[in-house]
Amino acid sequence: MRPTEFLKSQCQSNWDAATAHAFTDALCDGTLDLDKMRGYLQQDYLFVEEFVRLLAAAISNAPSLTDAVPAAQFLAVITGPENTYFQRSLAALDAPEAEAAAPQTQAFLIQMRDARLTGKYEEMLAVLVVAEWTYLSWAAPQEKRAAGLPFYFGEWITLHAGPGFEGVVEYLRGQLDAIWPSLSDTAQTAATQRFFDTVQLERAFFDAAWAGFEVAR
Ligand SMILES: Cc1ncc(CN)c(N)n1
Repeated sequence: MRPTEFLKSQCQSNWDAATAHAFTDALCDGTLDLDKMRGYLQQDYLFVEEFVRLLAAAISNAPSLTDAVPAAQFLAVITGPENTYFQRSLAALDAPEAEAAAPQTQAFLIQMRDARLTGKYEEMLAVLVVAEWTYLSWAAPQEKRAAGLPFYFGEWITLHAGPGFEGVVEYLRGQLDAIWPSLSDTAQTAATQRFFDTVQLERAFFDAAWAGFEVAR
């Protein structure tokens, strides 16, 4: 079994909770309360800033140019179409950017910053794999529904589905799978903990979004 598949299997209940969530079900149905979407977008846009730093750190720690290029191309998607998605969606929903991070956002920001500051490629990858693979898991089965939805719902699905995004997740998993056998026990334990904690953070973020983040006006 691939190391990333094994890691997922060891936190299956949190994984399932994060990837079959009432929040994303309602988003894909087009029935999600717009204030819940406003709060989610405001908090997730705060998430993106630290995510960009983490991905940039992974690029700089990749073992070769060949290993770095797919992440660099993904960074261009995050800072291009995904960034403008947030700006266009917040404008369409008449919501400003948030200034304050909710506790669940703050916990995620700390996780990403800590993984980056370890300087350990495997710990960065553990966070990145979870962040992108969980999103692929809920979005891919819903891809066909996106076209019939307002863009702020539909584009959030298509940004996380389709061959391009599947390739991103396969690449990130492949990077972690490839280095896993060469890691010391200590390094594997630390990366495993990052993986498990990040799944928990994804679940908590959707739980908070479903309960409703406070909306900045
Ligand atoms: C919290 C969170 N996790 C993951 C993703 C997917 N990029 C996201 N936008 N936000």
